[in-house]
Amino acid sequence: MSEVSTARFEVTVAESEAEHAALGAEIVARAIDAAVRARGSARVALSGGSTPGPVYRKLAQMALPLDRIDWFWVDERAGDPTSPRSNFRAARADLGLDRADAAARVHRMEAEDPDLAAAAARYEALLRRTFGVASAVAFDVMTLGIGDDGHTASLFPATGAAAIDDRLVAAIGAQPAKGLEARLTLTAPVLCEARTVLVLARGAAKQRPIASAWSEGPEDEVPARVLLRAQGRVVWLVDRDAYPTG
Ligand SMILES: O=C(O)[C@H](O)[C@@H](O)[C@H](O)[C@H](O)COP(=O)(O)O
Repeated sequence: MSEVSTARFEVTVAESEAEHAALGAEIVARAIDAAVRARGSARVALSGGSTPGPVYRKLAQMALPLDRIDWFWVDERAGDPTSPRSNFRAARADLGLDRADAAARVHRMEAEDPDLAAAAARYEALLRRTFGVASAVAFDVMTLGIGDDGHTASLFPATGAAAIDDRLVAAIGAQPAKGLEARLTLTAPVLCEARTVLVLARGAAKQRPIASAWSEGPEDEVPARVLLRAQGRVVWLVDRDAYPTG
């Protein structure tokens, strides 16, 4: 493992998938522990996709204070929570939160609602109730990924989604040309408010989008650039193949 830091984010390079999972789980667990010590509880926002799975499965093996953690989702694909495409289903299983004995407080996005805007509004209301109406919605730790097209969460390029700043949760229309179903997503203000953001990426296909995300430019072109203005700690946990060498 090797690490570099810039003024705005840290980069940790894992040498293997196992090390990537272990380091990712360690960062999340430490953020949870710090939150529980400081505020008595931890609020975690989870991304979907394929990369976080090993990190979540590693976390499931750790002694977490489950009765002090509220689990939320960064985004969700439109459809039933039992669908194989569901971020809720995947993360809940990988984290072992579906076990009856897991005193888990999970708060899924209701993306099965045909009225996604209404579902977005309900999730936003839940966030405001949880964090307090007058307070910022500052997750203690948030996992994100980055798409080959530079999206993060469900803020996709050339959709204007990265610029949404009047809501905490947005409904994103389907993009049939990209084979993307409609989605619910936290918006950039929430991503940028988190105390710790852990961006998980592995594989050579991520090199170019990561290099773009680390450079100034239009956020609508590379929505992961919103993290350049994040308020909290941002850690990019990548493997050697994903690390931009150019
Ligand atoms: O719902 C989703 O798919 C995720 O929230 C999405 O933003 C993901 O993080 C990226 O697409 C990267 O996905 P991979 O980890 O599979 O590369």
